[in-house]
Amino acid sequence: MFKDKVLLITGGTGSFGNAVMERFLNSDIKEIRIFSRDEKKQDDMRKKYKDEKIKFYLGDVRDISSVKNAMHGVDYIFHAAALKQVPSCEFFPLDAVKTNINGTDNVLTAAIEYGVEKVICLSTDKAAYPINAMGISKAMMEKVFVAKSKTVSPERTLICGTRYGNVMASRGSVIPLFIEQIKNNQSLTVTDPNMTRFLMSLEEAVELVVFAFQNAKAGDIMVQKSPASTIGDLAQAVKELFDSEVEIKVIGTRHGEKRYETLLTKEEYVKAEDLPGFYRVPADQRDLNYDKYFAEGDRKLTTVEEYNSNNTQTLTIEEIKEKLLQLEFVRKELQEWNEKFHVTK
Ligand SMILES: O=c1ccn([C@@H]2O[C@H](COP(=O)(O)OP(=O)(O)O[C@H]3O[C@H](CO)[C@@H](O)[C@H](O)[C@H]3O)[C@@H](O)[C@H]2O)c(=O)[nH]1
Repeated sequence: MFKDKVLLITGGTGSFGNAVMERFLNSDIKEIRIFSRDEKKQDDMRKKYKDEKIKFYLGDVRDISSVKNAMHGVDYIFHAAALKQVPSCEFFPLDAVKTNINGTDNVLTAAIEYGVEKVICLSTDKAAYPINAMGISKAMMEKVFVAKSKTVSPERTLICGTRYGNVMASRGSVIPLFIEQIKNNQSLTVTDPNMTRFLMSLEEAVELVVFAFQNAKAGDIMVQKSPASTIGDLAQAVKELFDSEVEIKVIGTRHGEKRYETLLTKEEYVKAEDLPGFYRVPADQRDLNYDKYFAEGDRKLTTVEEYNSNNTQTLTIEEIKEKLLQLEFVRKELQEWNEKFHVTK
């Protein structure tokens, strides 16, 4: 699929970029080009992989000349560069505009100019019915790439996107926090036990981007069907895995948070194509024949409100534990925990 091709990953030093490395580095891909702002992270990555196939480009998506500098000879782009912290975007919304919206436009403008074949833009569930600055900027990013996809022939540059939910155990997220709290014998701080979140692994996020790469048409947003859990059950599952007696303390929701996340709005759900494991949200094309979605599509689609973390498959505590154990991070932490503190077990 990527034989002799050059893949550019913007924001490539993040967890997504690293997961793409694991997946493609040993394939017949010609080059993986990492574009990012942080020279330290690039250096860490250079040392970690020590691979001639990886090339590093310093730059910022806000600065189109730096983007163009990395664009020569590129066949495909995974556009992952973003400001994604909800609180920081809340305090600096214009920075979210500059990176997430204008930055995306810069990447797409350069991609079109350089004749890049495909660009996949990564979005988040927080962009559906957004309430915080991060989600709002990502929703605008989606509008930008959908509109931009119509300005160029898909035979020249095909632009599409993906939307996915919380990445389990990503840096600064709740799973590593709960584990840290258990290690320090502190109570698990649960905001609202009934709050729900989709649970996706990083590998699944990469899988979704690859699926979009293979199947998306211009302007499509691809969504992966994912299970969800309540935060109360998630905390309980982590507790049970680590065989811990710490208390669960309810602390109340944080600034800018939703009780559940939406992967498909009601309006998108009605027109989405239901594929095995995925949904395809087609761009709003005036000449699109919507009839077929109503006549041949699943009737349920028209009755369901939206696709969100409250009405998707809810995992039981046992199922959450199974999913947690699939994560290398959790397995490592658990092993260390058992070795250090539970030697007798
Ligand atoms: O001490 C805590 C912290 C969080 N939560 C809850 O755990 C869930 C997940 O929280 P977290 O892991 O922080 O994820 P989100 O707030 O949903 O969003 C995170 O995940 C997004 C997508 O990966 C990133 O874009 C955001 O920056 C990042 O905050 C939420 O329901 C929180 O209310 C708790 O119960 N206790």
